[in-house]
Amino acid sequence: MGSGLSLIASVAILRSSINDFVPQEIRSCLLELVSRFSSELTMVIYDSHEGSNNHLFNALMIYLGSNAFSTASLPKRVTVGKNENIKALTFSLDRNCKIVDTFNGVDMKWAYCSEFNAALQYELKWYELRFHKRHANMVRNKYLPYILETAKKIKNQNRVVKFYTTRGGRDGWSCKGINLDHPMTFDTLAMDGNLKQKVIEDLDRFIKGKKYYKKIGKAWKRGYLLYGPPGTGKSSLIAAMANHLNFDIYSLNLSAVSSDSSLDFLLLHMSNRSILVVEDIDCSIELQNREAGDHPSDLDPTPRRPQVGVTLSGLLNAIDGLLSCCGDERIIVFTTNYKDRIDPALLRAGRMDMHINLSYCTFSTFKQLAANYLDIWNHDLFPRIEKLISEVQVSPAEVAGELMKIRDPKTSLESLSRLLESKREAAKFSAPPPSVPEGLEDAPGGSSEIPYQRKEHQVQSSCKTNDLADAIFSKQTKIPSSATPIGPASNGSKKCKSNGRFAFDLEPEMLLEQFSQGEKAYYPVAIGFVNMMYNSSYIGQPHFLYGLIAGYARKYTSQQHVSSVPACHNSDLSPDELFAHMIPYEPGRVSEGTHRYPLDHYLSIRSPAEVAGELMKIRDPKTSLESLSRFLESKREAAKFSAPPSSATEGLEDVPGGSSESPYQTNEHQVQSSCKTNDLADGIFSKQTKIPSSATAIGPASNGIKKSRSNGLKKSKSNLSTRTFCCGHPKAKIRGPNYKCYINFLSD
Ligand SMILES: Nc1ncnc2c1ncn2[C@@H]1O[C@H](COP(=O)(O)OP(=O)(O)OP(=O)(O)O)[C@@H](O)[C@H]1O
Repeated sequence: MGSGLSLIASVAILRSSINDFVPQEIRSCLLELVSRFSSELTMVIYDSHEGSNNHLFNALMIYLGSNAFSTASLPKRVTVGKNENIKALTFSLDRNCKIVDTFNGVDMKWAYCSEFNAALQYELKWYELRFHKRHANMVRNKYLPYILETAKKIKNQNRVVKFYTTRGGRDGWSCKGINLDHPMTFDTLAMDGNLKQKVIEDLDRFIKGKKYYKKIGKAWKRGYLLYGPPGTGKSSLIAAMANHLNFDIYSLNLSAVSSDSSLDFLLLHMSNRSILVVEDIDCSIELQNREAGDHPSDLDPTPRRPQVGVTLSGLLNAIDGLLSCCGDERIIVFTTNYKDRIDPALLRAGRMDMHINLSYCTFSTFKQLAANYLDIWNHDLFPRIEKLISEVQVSPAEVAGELMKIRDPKTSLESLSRLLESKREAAKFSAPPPSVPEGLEDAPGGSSEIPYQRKEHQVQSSCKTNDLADAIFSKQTKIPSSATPIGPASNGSKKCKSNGRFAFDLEPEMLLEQFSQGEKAYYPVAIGFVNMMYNSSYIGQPHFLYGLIAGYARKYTSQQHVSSVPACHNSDLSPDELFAHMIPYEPGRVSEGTHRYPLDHYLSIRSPAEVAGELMKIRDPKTSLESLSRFLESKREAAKFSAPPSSATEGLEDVPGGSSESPYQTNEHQVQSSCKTNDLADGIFSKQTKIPSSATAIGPASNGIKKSRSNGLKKSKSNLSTRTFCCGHPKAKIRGPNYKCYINFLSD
């Protein structure tokens, strides 16, 4: 023992003497000489590389530290610690310690070294790896990438999830973020059926998708829309997602963001591996229509509010524009209680890739909550609760609230039964609409996004609605077999002439088909719906019905480039009168009204984003292509009735004479670009029973185009027995007092 110690001591002294007395150059030569005859290769990984932090060095600290106790040869010394951003204790090799890691059956000999450089006053640190030369390629191509990958995983598993909010009154995130200690996980989250599993699989696929996203040239991000009534677990699902992925949460209050550029700034300053959450997107901000908001009319007497805060186009660009590529592994979550209030442009694949409907409690959800809260999986009271739950709408939050009150299962379940019974009694008078089952949808390009529930909500929430529903149904010569009275209005408002509510259980496409079969019987229904929604400004965007009407109008009038945005407070227009006011339509360019949303959603056959969305759903080429075919077929069917404008071939054009620069010039350009525009203008004016005396030609198009039958833009100033028309570019529109029917002449 004594001789052993003295041997070590002698070696140490010899080594330090060599270091002291043999110059560095000679030491290097000696080492090189030795290595020439050695079969081993040594790799050195310094803490910095080419002037910046060496990621491989940092990864080694994590990787070798985590392996410290699992290798056959335990290192002599390890350092251990924990800081506030890490969940568990972390270990790393101490200086001059060695460890052997076996990879693919090959021994990798590691040593951690350090040396204090007195001149630089800096401690140089490095890892040395020795292995047989014949494994050089394997080390380079497999082992080192494996270390990077594994270290990243370990780091991500250990990091504490942070929660950031926008700083009150200032643009920027709360500097430090607070630790998110939300206990909700996918184990404790009650969700129906296999929905939970699907969400988890989708998240896991996303996390593993780095190469895939790179290959397809898409930013590595994914959008989820969580929608459903209050208390159904939207926020809980976000917490479960964050805990599952170990992603930070950035909670964005859009109304606190002063401008689009501030929004850009915020997104640029988010970390990777994070979830951007915009809760209650429908009510957090009034996102202006891209077109309507951008082109205020000179002639429009209505004062416009100055544009403050974030615009819709600003938000669209931020989440799906070039900026969205500045960061990896980003998830964007919007939540809403009313999906129909969100502009369809925000919902399309590429922005919100998955739409997750969280709905009222089912028996299955209840059982998960009972297991969580009361540790019971069965009970005599379960059959009674199952029956009651199937009859009433109760949110998981309400059930959870009951189950938390008393820990004794029997008393707790009895209390819950009483709550459900009282709900059932109340429902007898209010007859709430049936709930939509929970589910997950890929964001399609089509109308299947529009939930049935939405129509019911619309009808339910307005008293005017019911008046109109009555009016509509009484006017009809033939009531569609699919129109169903679904009970009295829950608000029991006295103002309603009828307390009956109506909903169509037809899918929008079917409804469109009915309209387009020329069944005028359906026409008042359609108009009525438009009116309903127009009158009930708070209800939501009637974009899809405008789409339907436009589709029908196209069919009816054989106009390929027609779109209608009629909104008539008096629904006594005949179809002919109405269709006389149909307008040529440029997708995405709807210019007037509170609820004008781009109709391109309905009009385009297939955008690259839609096709990409379909192809991304399933990675198996056959299944994916089949899914795309079905999607395109459904679009083709829909297009038969809506006759979307043929898409222009992709190409490159010179900017014509600067005309696109100013809005007025744009208008001329539009007139120039379509002969139909002027023909139609003529047509509409000639069809009018009475031409407004004050209808003024405001001058020929400056380009003097010959092809058009008329080359003038016309506008009407007077109201025509309470009607007003507006024509031309949004800059040339006039509004009348009682009657709102806008005609726009835009290019096709
Ligand atoms: N699916 C669920 N599983 C477990 N607990 C739930 C679930 N849904 C709701 N809860 C309970 O109800 C509380 C409120 O739910 P949560 O805030 O997630 O609902 P929400 O849908 O986001 O509501 P809101 O639309 O009002 O914001 C949660 O803290 C949780 O305790």
